[in-house]
Amino acid sequence: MIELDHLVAGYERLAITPALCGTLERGSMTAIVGANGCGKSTLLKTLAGFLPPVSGVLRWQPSRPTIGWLAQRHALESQFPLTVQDVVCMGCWPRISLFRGINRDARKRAAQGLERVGLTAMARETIDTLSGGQFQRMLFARVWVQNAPLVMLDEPFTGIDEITSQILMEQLVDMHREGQTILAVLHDSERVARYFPQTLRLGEKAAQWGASDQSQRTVEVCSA
Ligand SMILES: Nc1ncnc2c1ncn2[C@@H]1O[C@H](COP(=O)(O)OP(=O)(O)OP(=O)(O)O)[C@@H](O)[C@H]1O
Repeated sequence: MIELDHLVAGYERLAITPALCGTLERGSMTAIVGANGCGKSTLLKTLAGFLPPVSGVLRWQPSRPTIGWLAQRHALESQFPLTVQDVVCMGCWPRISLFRGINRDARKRAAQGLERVGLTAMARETIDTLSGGQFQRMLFARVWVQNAPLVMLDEPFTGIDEITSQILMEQLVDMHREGQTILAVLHDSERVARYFPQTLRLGEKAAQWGASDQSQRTVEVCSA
């Protein structure tokens, strides 16, 4: 799906990650891990196209698909006067007619998304009334509704209690099972080992990218 050819992520000319080579396969489920500040979010934003690479090349095979994006929570304005249902329906936007607005199918899919994350009862609440965990459930429902071929998530479980994290993790596993490619920045090594078949471990000078299963050797990728 994406081929990285000596890709260096960073800001303008400032390199943050080492040079990365490898392929993110269609249908894979990969965790990006590494120490604070090593460049995980920077790499994710570069792969999503929000930042240009400092050097190297990013190739899409065959072409860049729609990306479902779940940013770190603080990146979203929770005071905006929207209901939970409105936000989840936004996942349908590419399929919604500009003139007819949100149709019955979109509402039905949004209702299914809310049900999957246990938020049906809050559909008509405004988003400023949600707790952190409920807010994250709503964002997951929106990503599920969108049904994009590639889903990128930046620390989706940070600040979220264990029960909610587990509910949301199961949604991700389902999305992967249904064929979506998943790429997530995570800190919880137990969750990575249990649910993510592939890991991209970023270090300062090099990176490892391969099977998360410790019994299989991870693959060293280019470091220069
Ligand atoms: N807009 C920016 N301009 C320049 N440098 C930045 C910018 N944003 C982040 N950085 C720097 O890039 C480095 C990597 O940041 P990044 O957020 O990608 O790390 P991370 O691995 O995701 O960290 P964490 O685990 O703490 O979330 C940090 O040193 C950070 O200060």
